[in-house]
This record gives sequence, C-alpha cells and structure tokens, in this order.
Amino acid sequence: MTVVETDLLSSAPTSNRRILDFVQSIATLTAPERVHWVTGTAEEKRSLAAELVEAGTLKPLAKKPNSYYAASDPDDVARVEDRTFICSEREEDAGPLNNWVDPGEMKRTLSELFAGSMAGRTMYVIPFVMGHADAKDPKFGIEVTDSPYVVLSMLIMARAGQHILDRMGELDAEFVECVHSVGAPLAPGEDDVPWPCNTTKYISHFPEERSIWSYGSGYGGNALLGKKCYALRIASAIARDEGWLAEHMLILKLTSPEGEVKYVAAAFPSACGKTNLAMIKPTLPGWKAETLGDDIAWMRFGEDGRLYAVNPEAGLFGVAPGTGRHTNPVAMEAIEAGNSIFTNVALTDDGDVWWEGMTEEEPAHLTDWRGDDWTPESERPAAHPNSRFCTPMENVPTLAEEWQNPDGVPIDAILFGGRRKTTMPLVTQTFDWAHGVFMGSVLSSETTAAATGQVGVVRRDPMAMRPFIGYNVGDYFQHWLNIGATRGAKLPAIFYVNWFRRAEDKSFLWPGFSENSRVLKWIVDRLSGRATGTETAIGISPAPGELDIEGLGITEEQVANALAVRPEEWAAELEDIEDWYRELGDHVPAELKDQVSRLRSRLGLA
Ligand SMILES: Nc1nc2c(ncn2[C@@H]2O[C@H](COP(=O)(O)OP(=O)(O)OP(=O)(O)O)[C@@H](O)[C@H]2O)c(=O)[nH]1
Ligand SMILES: O=C([O-])CC(=O)C(=O)O
Ligand SMILES: [Mn+2]
Repeated sequence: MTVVETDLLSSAPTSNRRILDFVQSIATLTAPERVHWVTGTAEEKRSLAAELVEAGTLKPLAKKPNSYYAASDPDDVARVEDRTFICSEREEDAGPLNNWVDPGEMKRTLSELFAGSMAGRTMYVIPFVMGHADAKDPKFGIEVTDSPYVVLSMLIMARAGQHILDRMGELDAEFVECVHSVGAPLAPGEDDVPWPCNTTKYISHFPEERSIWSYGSGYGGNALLGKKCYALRIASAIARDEGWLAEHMLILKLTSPEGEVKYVAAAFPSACGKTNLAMIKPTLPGWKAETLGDDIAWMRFGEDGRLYAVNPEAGLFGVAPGTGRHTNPVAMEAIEAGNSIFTNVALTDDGDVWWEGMTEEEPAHLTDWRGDDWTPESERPAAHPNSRFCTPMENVPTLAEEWQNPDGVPIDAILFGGRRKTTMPLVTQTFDWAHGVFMGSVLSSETTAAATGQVGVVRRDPMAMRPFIGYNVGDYFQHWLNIGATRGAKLPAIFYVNWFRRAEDKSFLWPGFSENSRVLKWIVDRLSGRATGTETAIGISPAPGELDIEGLGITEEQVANALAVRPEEWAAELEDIEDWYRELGDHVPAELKDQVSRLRSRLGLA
C-alpha cells in the first residue's frame, strides 16, 4: 500500500465506496504527494490563499477585502476550442462542430499524460453540486485537481465542500467524475512556478460515461470543470436524455412599474453581453431588474407545462474589460464587496485592480497583466482582453430572492443574440417556437477573446452553444424542436437581439448597456399583448413609435436603422445560412430546412 492509499482511507471524510474508489484510482494514477479533501470552510480558504501568495500565484489586494490578483502563464489565457474533445463512442454522435477522438484511444493518451502528473503536488478533492443540493434530482460532481487556484475558484463558482460530500454520501448519489491536472509534476526539490501549466492541452469529455478529463491548463473554462465542461457539455447530453435544456444563458427577472413580473433567459456567445444584461440597471422610470444567473441556465418543464430555469452556478466569472461604473455599475458593486479573484487584469500602484473601460481616465502607471510597467503611452492593453473577475453570486446587489429556489423560475421569453455589425436588427420576435429554434440555430457572431484564435470573424454560433454542445449539433436542434412539441408545454416566446449593429461611420447604432432596458420593455409589452409590432420577413419588429426612446437623445432615423431588415443584407445572409446547414450535414432536422425555404419565400427570393 502506498502512502497515498493509507492516507486516503484513514483520513477520507466519507465512507462512500464509489467516491473512495474514484479518488483512489486517480491518486494511484497521478501519484500526488498528498491528498486534501476540500471542506470549503473560511479557515481552509484562508490557508489555501496564504499558500498561493507564498508561491507567487496570488497577490493580496490592499484595496479590496479578501481579494486576490493572479496572472496566468501568457499562453494560458482562454478556452482552447481546438484542444477540446467530445469522445463519444460513435464519431457521428460528436457531430461536425466537435473534435472527436475514440474514447479508448483518448483514455490511452490521457493515462500516459496523467501518469505521475501530480508528483510533488497536493491532489485536492472538491465535492460539488451544480444547482442546488436539495433539488429534485441534484447533479453532483467531484473534481480532483492539483491546482489550489482551481480549488479557490471552484469554491466561488459552485456550491462545494464537506456539506455537499455528506449529501452525496447520504444519497449514494451518482456524480460526474472530473479529473484535472495542470500537467506540471515536480521532481524532488524542484521549485514551482507561479502558474504551472503545460503546452500540451487536452479538455476531454466522455458524454456516455459522464466524465471529464482536463490536462495542461489552469484557466477558467478549461479548468473549473463544473462550468463549461459539466454544466454545458456533459449536461447538454444529460438534458437530451432526460428531456430538458442545458444552455449558455443568463437569467433575469423584470418587474414593470405596474408590478408585473417576467423572467427572461438570454443566450449570447462568450463575451457578447450576458453578464451585462444579467445586471442591467433599467433607465426607464419604475422598471426593476434582478439577477438570477449570468452564464448558464438549466431549464426543465414544471407541472404547469412552463419551462423553469435555474442557474447551476454560485459565482460570476465575468469579462473584466469594458466593466465600469458607466457600463455595469452592479458588477462593479459586486466586485467591491470582496472575496474575489481577478485574473490577468492590471495592478495599480496602491494595490487595486484596473482594466480597460473601468474608468474613463487611465491611471498614470500600472503593472500590466504580463508583469511589465504600463503607462497610457503603452501600445499593449494593460489587462488581457479575456481577463476575468471571479466573484460570489451573493455579492450581486441585485440578486433576486428566487435564486435560492431549487426549482427555478418560469421563463417567459428566450433571447438569442450575437455581435454583428450588419444585418441583424436590434430586436425581432420570432413567429413561433420552431421559427425561434431556426433563428437560434443560425445565430451568428464575431469571435471574441474568450477563446484562443482570431478575434472579430463572423461565425455561426448556434444558440451561443457552438463550443459547448456535448453531442451532434443536428440532434441538438432536434432536441430543441422536441421540447417545443412536448404535450401541454406553455412555451416562452423567442426573440433575437443585436446590441452591436454599426452605422456607416462604424459607431454603434444603439447605445446598449442600461439602455437595453428599452428593448426589454418592448419585449414585455409583446408578452403582455400591449405592443402590436409589425411583420417583416424575419419576424415581428417594433412598430414605429413602439420602442420607447424618450430622453435617449437619438433620432428616429437612427432607431429605424438599428431595426431595419434590409433585403440585400438578407439575401447574402440566406446564402450563408444555406451553406451553414450544408456544412452541418444530414442531422439537421427537415423542419429547420423548411424554415430556410420559408424565409427565402418571405424575402421574395424563391
Ligand atoms: N456596445 C456594447 N457592448 C456591450 C454591451 N453589453 C456588453 N458589452 C461588452 O461586451 C463585452 C462582454 O460582455 P459580458 O457581459 O461580459 O459578456 P458575457 O456574454 O457574459 O461573456 P462570457 O462570460 O464570456 O460568457 C464587455 O466588454 C462589455 O462591455 C452592449 O449592450 N453594447
Ligand atoms: O468559460 C470561460 O472560460 C469563460 C466563459 O464564460 C466563456 O468563455 O463563455
Ligand atoms: Mn460564458
């Protein structure tokens, strides 16, 4: 018996066989120096943080309570989509948008990489639940990792710790096995680096087995395995099998001046405005917005036939640049409340954080995310474009009380949207569920810094889920159609929005941010039958005068340009949509292909 085995059996805070077997097998494979079962106490967090400060990974921030700064390796700054794999038994089940490797072959590769990969390090065992532990069918996970930075981040992002392990033991619950290593074993006496990682990276998912193996990266969506890997890729496969939806969506509660409440979920691709909309401060008098989630929504039918959404996460992992008092004051307040980790932002000389867009005036001197001196004359941004704040949901001053409800909130409207300079209007309502699924399936957006690769290229990002669907995209579309065809379903209305359309002089046609509340008002007016709208080839637009622009200081003409459905743009779009469906192959449902023909004829192009 190795040291680890003795240690594991004697000190494990659970007697659950499945859990012990899993942890033991990973310890045997990865050969860590010790095993630490994560409890989630304040004392544990303090000591982990102190260790990370000692190692140079974290710097305490003088200006923010219990908050830390981290700078990653410059080559480990975002999700790596080209190193992300869906290892289903059949290649066809991974579909055309995923990288597929045979599961047996991937397991062999991983076994080699993980063999001894935690040498000289501590292996942490993080018991967690996505959603609520007292939900009807709680979705548990155990992440083993050799990164204490991941532990501290996971304790913010998910409900985790000893109380979750106890609950799992009580229920003898199934759990998703999440295995993570930064891939940087330490030889005896070898010094560690502040951000250990490996140039070889594998973010591998086994959807049938419901397990995740992540190697080589310590960053965000690659390493906090409860988030994108579990709550979207694996959960989307579970949701397909169980008849629900796991989506890349924010959840927002809106209350009108008359006290009418509506719940909205919205899917925008990474770095396209979910966190901002989730924390919107309406500019229209009397309107109130409250936050339920900013990135992921799990939606299931309730007994009344409505779709109920829960946020499976417990924290925000928000894009820092562009977040400031004038754009997202609610997020700024959340950050001020402390208990946060900031990664790849810039440091001020007095021990605070800064990033582009936080303040209008730039500080005279900073330490940039690479650790270099920075002044306003510097050519490179001070914060990495994908720098992030990791903050507990409880810090959000606009948190809705329903956040504690394990069954979630009934969704009235689903919004799809992307970042498009042209073509896509500010807002349009789809005709019905199938048309909404069609519009979601052709969602398009310019790429952002949230993933490695070229930024600013238009690509299709169906339902904002392109990098996150754990199975064949065509089957995923069919699943959405099936949800709509569920007997007794009282479905949300589906809208499509674009805050990012530009004028000829390249300026934004719509001021965005808090002013998006005017678009939300029109949406609520549609839901409640107060706005009649006007029909276009692609959906229902606000009729002239229906969008409230009072006091906004923009002209009716500018609004008309933001809302315009231009036939010449749509002729080009249609061709691109046809190419897209061809590219996706024969799993695309006939019902959606039929939507393309109908759009073609509505555009007068048949
Ligand atoms: N012009 C404009 N920019 C916006 C608007 N909303 C958000 N942004 C900018 O878009 C960027 C990303 O916004 P987020 O709200 O963090 O995006 P997200 O969808 O939550 O991103 P992920 O966390 O990567 O999934 C930030 O730089 C924002 O300032 C808007 O209404 N108009
Ligand atoms: O997953 C991440 O690293 C951050 C995120 O929310 C996204 O990219 O959508
Ligand atoms: Mn996201």
